[in-house]
Amino acid sequence: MAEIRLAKLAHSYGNGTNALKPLDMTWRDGGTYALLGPSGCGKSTMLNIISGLLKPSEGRVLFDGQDVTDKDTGARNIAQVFQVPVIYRSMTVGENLAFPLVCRRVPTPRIKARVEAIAERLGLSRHLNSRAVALTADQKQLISLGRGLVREDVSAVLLDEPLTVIDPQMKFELRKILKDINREFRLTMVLVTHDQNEALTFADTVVVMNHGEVIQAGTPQELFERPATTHVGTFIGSPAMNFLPAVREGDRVLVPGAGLSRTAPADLPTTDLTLAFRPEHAVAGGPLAGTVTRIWFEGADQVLALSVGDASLRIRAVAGAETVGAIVRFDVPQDCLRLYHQGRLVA
Ligand SMILES: Nc1ncnc2c1ncn2[C@@H]1O[C@H](COP(=O)(O)OP(=O)(O)OP(=O)(O)O)[C@@H](O)[C@H]1O
Repeated sequence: MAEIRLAKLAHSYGNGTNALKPLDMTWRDGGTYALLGPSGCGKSTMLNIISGLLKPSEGRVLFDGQDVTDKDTGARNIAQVFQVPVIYRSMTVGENLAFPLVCRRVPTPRIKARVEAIAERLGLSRHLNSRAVALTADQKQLISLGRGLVREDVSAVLLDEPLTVIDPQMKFELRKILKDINREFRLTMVLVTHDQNEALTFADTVVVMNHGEVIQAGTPQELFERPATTHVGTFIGSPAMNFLPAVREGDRVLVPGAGLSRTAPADLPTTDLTLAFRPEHAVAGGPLAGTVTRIWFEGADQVLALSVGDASLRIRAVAGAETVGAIVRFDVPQDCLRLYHQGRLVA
C-alpha cells in the first residue's frame, strides 16, 4: 500500500481547456477516497493519471515519496476496476481471481488461500469452479472487483464507477464489503462516482470536483456541516441546503423579511452574501414562521417547502404533522447558520 501525493498536478488534452486545474493533494496509506462530481468534471482524468494510463501535462505523482510520473501502469503496482466487467472468458471464476497472482508467480498455496478469502468476501465461493462467462453481469463485475482486490502488494485499488452495472440492492452490500476488505487488508482505495450516496457511504474522505477543480476534500460530515461552496451544499445532501440572499446591516447579516440573521465578521463585504442552513437543522417552534407550499415524504420524515417572506426554503419535519397552507413556526440554531460570500464559505 502507498501514500499517494499529487504535486502541482494539472492536465489538458490539448484542446485549450483544462480537464484538471492545478492541484496539490495527499491520500494517506490505507485510506478510502471517493472522487465525486458531475460528468466531465475530471474524475477519470485524475484516476488515469494516478494509474499511469495518462501522463499529466504538469506536475508529479508520488507513491510513498517516490516519483512515479514517468513510470507506466505495470511499474506502479496499481489495480484498476472499470465500469464494464473485464473477465477472461475461457477461465473459471477461480482462475480469473487467481490470474494476477499466477502472473506474479505467487506460491500455489498462497494463491489458493487468497482466492478463497476474496471469493468468500464477495459471495463467489460456490462459483469458483464455474466458467466465468456463464455468470450474470453482476457476478462478472464481482469477479473484476475480486481480481483488483486479490493482490496484497498493490499500491492502491482504483475503482472507476465499478458499481454502475450492479443491481441497486446489491450496491449497498458491496460498498460494505469493500469497506471491510479495506479495513482487513489495509488497501488504499479510490472510488470514482457521480453518486453522492455511494461516495458518502464508502469513503473516509470525499473529494468533490467540478469543472476540473477540486472544490472541497473532507469527511462526509465536514461536507455536510460546512460545505466550502454553495455548489457543494447543493450537490451534497438531499434535499439540498437552503441558500438565501442576504444583506449586511451594521454588525449583522440578515435575510430581508425572513427573520434569519447572524453576526457579521468584521471585514465582511456588503454584497453577494448568502445565508444558508440544512433542512435537517431547522427545529420546530421558535421565532421564524413560514407558509407550507408543498410537502413530500422521505422515510419517517416529511420535507416541507416553505414560503418565508420573499424567500423559499425547505425544512424536515415529523411525517404527518403539517398540511399545505398551514403556518409553521421554526428556528435555526446560530451554529447551524453558514455565511457565504460570492458562493464561498466565510463563516
Ligand atoms: N481523450 C480525451 N480527449 C479530449 N478531451 C477529453 C478526453 N478525455 C476526457 N476529455 C475531456 O476532459 C474533461 C474531463 O473528462 P473526464 O472523463 O476526466 O471527466 P469525468 O468526471 O470522469 O466524466 P464522466 O463521469 O462522464 O466519466 C471533459 O471535458 C472531457 O470531455
